[in-house]
Amino acid sequence: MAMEGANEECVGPSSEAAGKASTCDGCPNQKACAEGAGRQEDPELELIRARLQHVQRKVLILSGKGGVGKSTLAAQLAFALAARGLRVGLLDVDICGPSIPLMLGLKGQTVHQSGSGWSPVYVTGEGLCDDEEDEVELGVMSIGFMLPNDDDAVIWRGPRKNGLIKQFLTDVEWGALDYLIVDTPPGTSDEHISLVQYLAKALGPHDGALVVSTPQEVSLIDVRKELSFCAKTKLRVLGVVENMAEYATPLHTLGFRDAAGADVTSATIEMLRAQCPQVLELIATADIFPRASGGAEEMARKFGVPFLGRVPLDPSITIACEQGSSYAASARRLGRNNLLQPLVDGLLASAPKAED
Ligand SMILES: Nc1ncnc2c1ncn2[C@@H]1O[C@H](COP(=O)(O)OP(=O)(O)OP(=O)(O)O)[C@@H](O)[C@H]1O
Repeated sequence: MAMEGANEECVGPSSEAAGKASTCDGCPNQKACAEGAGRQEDPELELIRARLQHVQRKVLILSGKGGVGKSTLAAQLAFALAARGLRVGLLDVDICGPSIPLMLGLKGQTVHQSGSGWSPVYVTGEGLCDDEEDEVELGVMSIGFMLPNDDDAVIWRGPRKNGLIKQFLTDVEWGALDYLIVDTPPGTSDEHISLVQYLAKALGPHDGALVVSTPQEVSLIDVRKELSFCAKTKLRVLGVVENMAEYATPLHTLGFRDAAGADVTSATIEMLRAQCPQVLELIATADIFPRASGGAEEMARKFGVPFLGRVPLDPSITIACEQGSSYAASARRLGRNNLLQPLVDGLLASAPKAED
């Protein structure tokens, strides 16, 4: 119910978004609502705490900016952690743009409901674990599993989206997990405020946010806002990662054109193969996005939060995501350097298991 004298689209003083929603801007009651005056604790927060009590670590993947690789890193981190024999859950709360089912190779799967809640959809397959004999324990939940058609648009207003996010937290039967990775939509919207408030009682001291940026200023501007959001909502920042830090690919995979624009790829590759074959195996790199003002590392330093490292823009990561497969497993099979390893190591170090 709206407060007296409140703005027209008042979310109500008992709402989790009270005083913080965009519609609260300029309202005379904004301060009181933001401080929680008149708000009673949502009894479902206790339910969420109970549901997630056997989840050792909760990691929210955040970025103020869209398209910087949140879902990519969420998906590939989930694969990589599960490959180590850890029990992993991946929750996609990007209600309007759920890409996690595709990136996990689970497109077309549906969620099963039992008396005690929704069962996640599980990733299965051979060769996903570092120890080839083992099987991965990786459960996934996304609205994408509930849409009858992939092309259907979810055009929901905030309260309905918040309702589903809450239901994902109260109703999904994750069981005991080492890590729950939560992929979020871009920005610092009502959904983010709700998510953090719903998790308020469930977050432990090692839980928090992994904040993703690309190097250029247009991304850093929005990511600084995300870091301010974390500070305001008292969400611990586990670390910042700079994604698409540079373009990196073996030289032999590049295409070549002459000055007139004609494709001379095969002729160039043949010439190199004949004259200097080892050159073809070199990794060609390029700074596609200019690193403005020191990039994400400098931004992390200024905010006093850990910098977990850089992940290059690498076609093999894109391909793994398009195919719904594990990049780390394919790098291992091909004997290639795993470009995500520093990030995985940094995350494990920032959020050690309880008994460590
Ligand atoms: N390091 C990388 N190397 C290669 N491709 C990448 C990398 N990171 C992301 N991509 C590609 O960039 C595209 C956008 O990534 P992704 O969907 O993960 O971004 P997002 O931040 O989750 O987007 P949104 O904000 O829309 O949810 C995808 O096609 C993904 O495969």
